[in-house]
Amino acid sequence: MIEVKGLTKYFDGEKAVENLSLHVHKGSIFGLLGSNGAGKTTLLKTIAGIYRADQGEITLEGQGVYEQPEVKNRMIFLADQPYFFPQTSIKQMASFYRAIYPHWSEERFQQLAPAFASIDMKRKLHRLSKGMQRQASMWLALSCKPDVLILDEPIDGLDPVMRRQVKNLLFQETAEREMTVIISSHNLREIEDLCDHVGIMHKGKLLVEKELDDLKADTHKIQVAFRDERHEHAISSLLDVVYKEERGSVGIYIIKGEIERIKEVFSVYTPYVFDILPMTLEEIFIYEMGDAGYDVQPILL
Ligand SMILES: Nc1ncnc2c1ncn2[C@@H]1O[C@H](COP(=O)(O)OP(=O)(O)OP(=O)(O)O)[C@@H](O)[C@H]1O
Repeated sequence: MIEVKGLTKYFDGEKAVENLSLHVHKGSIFGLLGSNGAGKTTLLKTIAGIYRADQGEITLEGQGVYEQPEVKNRMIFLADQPYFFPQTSIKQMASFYRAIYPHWSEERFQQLAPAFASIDMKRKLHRLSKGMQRQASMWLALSCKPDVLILDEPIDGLDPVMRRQVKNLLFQETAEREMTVIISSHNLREIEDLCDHVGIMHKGKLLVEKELDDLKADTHKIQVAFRDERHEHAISSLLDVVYKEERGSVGIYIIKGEIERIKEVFSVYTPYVFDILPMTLEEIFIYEMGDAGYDVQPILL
């Protein structure tokens, strides 16, 4: 539904995003991860039609985004720092959104009021706390009934109850009316909880784009011990071992590939300990970044 093809975006002659292609399915929640300065905000703003691509194209259901205001109006971009007009309350901002966004739903705005009950409707938004301002921007965004909601680190400043609330609202909107969400965050637990697809960026490039389940199925953490240490060399030559650490007589391996193949190779050497340990998205992220040349110190979580 959203197709990014060969996108390159420069700032001052430097590439912030380089020849990046990406596909986001309708109704999906796509998590964008990456190192600082990887180009996530630049990519999100270009998808939203705020920046113009220097090369490549971005389409929403086949229609170019940047050139067409009616396509842009189907998307809402929430920045990490919410912006409101000076001296406005949420009620006044709602009037502004109503005038601008054709799909604004007064009914949805009223329905969502209990979820954002802590926001005083008459209070000036700039006097609210950072987290409350984020709540206000989420309330306004969801009331626009966007087809695509693009969120640049929006949840990170919310308290745990509100985070759960907002996540539930996102699940509801994607399930009931197939809203598509693209969300960037450094909080990998949130991404793991929320997203069905993930992309990992580093230095302007997309290293990985996969279904979260496939990404998890492709990397494994194995705890193993052999009576004969020489077997370890054989293992490393037969499997794609991306990391290995000794803990006493036990070795911890991070290995990419199919789990059945991994089991088969290990079983030949009859280890007396062989456990497959659960791997978090945070660990997968760290090892993917290491693979891409990011200076990752050995970290097993
Ligand atoms: N408006 C701008 N003018 C000049 N350079 C920019 C601008 N916006 C981003 N950049 C540069 O583009 C690169 C990518 O920045 P971007 O903000 O997209 O990264 P990011 O992945 O969102 O980073 P972070 O995780 O730190 O927020 C960086 O080198 C940054 O300095």
